[in-house]
Amino acid sequence: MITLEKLTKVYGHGDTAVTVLDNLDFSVAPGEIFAVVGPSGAGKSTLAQCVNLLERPTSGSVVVNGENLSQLSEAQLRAARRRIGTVFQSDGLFSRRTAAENIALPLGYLGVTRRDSKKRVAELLDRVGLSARADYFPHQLSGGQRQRVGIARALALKPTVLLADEATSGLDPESTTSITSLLKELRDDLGLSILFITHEMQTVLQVADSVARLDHGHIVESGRVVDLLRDPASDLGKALNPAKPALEAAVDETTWFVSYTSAGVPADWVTRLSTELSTPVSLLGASIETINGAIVGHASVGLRASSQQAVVDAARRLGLDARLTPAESPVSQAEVRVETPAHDTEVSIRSSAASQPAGSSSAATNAADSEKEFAA
Ligand SMILES: Nc1ncnc2c1ncn2[C@@H]1O[C@H](COP(=O)(O)OP(=O)(O)OP(=O)(O)O)[C@@H](O)[C@H]1O
Repeated sequence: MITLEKLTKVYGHGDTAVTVLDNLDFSVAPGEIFAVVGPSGAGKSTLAQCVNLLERPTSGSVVVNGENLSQLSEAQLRAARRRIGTVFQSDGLFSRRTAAENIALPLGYLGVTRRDSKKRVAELLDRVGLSARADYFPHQLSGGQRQRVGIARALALKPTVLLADEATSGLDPESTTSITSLLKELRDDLGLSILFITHEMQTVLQVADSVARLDHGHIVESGRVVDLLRDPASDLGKALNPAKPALEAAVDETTWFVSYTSAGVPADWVTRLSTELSTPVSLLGASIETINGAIVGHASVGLRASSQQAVVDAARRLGLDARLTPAESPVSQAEVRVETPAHDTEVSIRSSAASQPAGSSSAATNAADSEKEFAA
């Protein structure tokens, strides 16, 4: 469990003082992946440095399993740092050491016997699926494999908290998925609290249970990913799963934006809405996905007639939020008309935008020097 309590970081003094983190409060529970997203300059790196204790907070606390790390002496800090595993953007591996030797490093610093170290390294290599690559040097491994070695090394001292600082940035989508899958396995198997700092929204969607958006040092929005995706008023929800372009409604139709707000939305909600309102419903675009085992989605539909309140009420009864939207630009004029089997009401489907699997963008920046980390 990791808890940040009113964490504040100010650089400089007096007139030149800059508050980079301002009273951050959040917790990452055991078995939870908590993402912090934010644009460049939001304070993500500073947050990571305060959490892994490379920077002292100006005020507030970082509490790991009930221990307030912000109040420790330098010597105690060095020991406490080992209780937080850290994975950086760059794998930070030593090029002249094999995968196994890189993983063994933190054990060596702690004076673990050669025999115990060998056993633990073998376990860790197995854990990250790289037993067959134990003797490979970093340049003989793919980017995703190198990052796996970095994760194994971060786990060497059996931390309960893992800090992943831009751990998938710069990786291709396939490697990103392999790393996010591994992190989810570690969350589930070891009950780790994982703080996942990133600027990649798609990766948050892949990996996180909860997310907070950091902007200018403030947390401007946070919550469970599923709840945010189901909240049509959530900016973070919209940023995580932006609406796909939809078709234009017919001239006599009004375009409505419909969001799933509950897990109980019936699969045939378009037909049901049409029946309830006694009017055809045109499906103009839709994105329905399973995220962390929960169904979330939104759609654009075209409707004729009916009072606005009647549409809102009928949608709500189906577990949906319906609100009027500005017209979307037309994508295609192709139109397929289908008869709904259960009802006489006709449903016109002009388009159904397929949901996209979560992918990844990439960006590269330099990461911290891990030798400095372990040697500290
Ligand atoms: N040592 C420092 N002294 C003064 N200001 C600093 C220092 N380190 C960072 N800052 C400032 O703090 C703000 C946040 O920087 P930080 O690197 O934490 O942002 P970030 O979200 O990680 O950005 P990026 O995604 O571009 O790496 C920036 O305005 C930066 O100029």
